[in-house]
Amino acid sequence: MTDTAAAARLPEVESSRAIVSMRNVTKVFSNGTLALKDMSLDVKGGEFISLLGPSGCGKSTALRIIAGLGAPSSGNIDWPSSKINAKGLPEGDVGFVFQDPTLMPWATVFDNVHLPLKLQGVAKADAQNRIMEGLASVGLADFAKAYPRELSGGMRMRVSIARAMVTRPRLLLMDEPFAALDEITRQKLNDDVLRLWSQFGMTVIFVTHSVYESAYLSSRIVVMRARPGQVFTDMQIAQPAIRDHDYRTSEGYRQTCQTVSDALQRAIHAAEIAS
Ligand SMILES: Nc1ncnc2c1ncn2[C@@H]1O[C@H](COP(=O)(O)OP(=O)(O)OP(=O)(O)O)[C@@H](O)[C@H]1O
Repeated sequence: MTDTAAAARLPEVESSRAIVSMRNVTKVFSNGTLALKDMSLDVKGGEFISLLGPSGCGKSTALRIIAGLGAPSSGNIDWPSSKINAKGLPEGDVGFVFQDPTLMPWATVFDNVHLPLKLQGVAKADAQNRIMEGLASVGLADFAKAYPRELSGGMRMRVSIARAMVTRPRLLLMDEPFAALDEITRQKLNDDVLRLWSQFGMTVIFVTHSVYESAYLSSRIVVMRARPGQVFTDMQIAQPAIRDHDYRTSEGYRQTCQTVSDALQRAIHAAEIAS
C-alpha cells in the first residue's frame, strides 16, 4: 500500500439508475423508539456515500435495514438491478464491515476471509486464489496463517475488509469501521478504502461521525438529523478524482470540510429545536 496506490483514480458514477433505493422507510423499535421517519435515498452505481450525523440519528439503523439485518416498520428497500433471493435480498451483492472487526479468534486470517465463500458452498481449495488476492489487496498476503490475536487493530480491520470484499460485492456497507482506531491508522485505512473503490468500482455506503473523514472519502455526503432520524441535506462533493496527502492539506479540502461542518451544525440545531 504505497502512496501511489492510494492515489489511484476514483471510479465514475455509473449511471442515473439506482442500485438500491430506500423508499419512505420508517423504523419504530419495539420499545417505541422512532429511529427513522420517512427516509428515502437512491444510491447509484459507483457512488461513495457517507451517512453523517449526530449520535442516535439513525445512521446504523438505515445501514442495517439496507443490509437486511433489520426490517423497516413501513416503507421498503428496492434493488432495481439485482437478482433477489427468497429473503428479499440481492444475491451475493452486499458486503458489510462493522465497527468491530468481528473475526473468529480461533481461526486463521485465511479461514476468516474464507467464511463468506464457505457460506456460499465454495471449498477452501477453490477459494484459495480469491482469498490470497483479497489479502494482498489489503497488504496482508504474508499474514494468511496468523491468528487475529497476533494482529494490530488496523490489521484486524483490514482482514474484516478483505472478508467483506471476497465475494466481490457490488455494494459495500461500512458502519463506522475506523472509529476505534488511532488517527494515523485511520488515515491509512481511508486511503486503502479509496484504493479498493478505485480498483473494484463497487458502490460504498460509509457511516461516520467524522466531517473530515466524510469529506476526504466521499463523492456524496448525506447529512442526517435526529428526532426524527431522516435525511437533512444531500450533498454532491466536488473533489478531485485523486485524493492523497496533498489533497488533505489543500484549500479545496478545507472548504469542503467547512461546508459539511456547517450542514452538520444545521442538522443538529434542527433536532434541538424539535425536541
Ligand atoms: N435495537 C434497538 N432497540 C431500541 N432502540 C434502538 C435499537 N437500536 C437503535 N435504537 C435507537 O434508535 C436510534 C437510532 O440508533 P442508531 O444506532 O441507528 O443511531 P446512529 O446514528 O447510528 O448512532 P451512533 O452514531 O451513536 O452509532 C437511537 O435512539 C437508538 O437508541
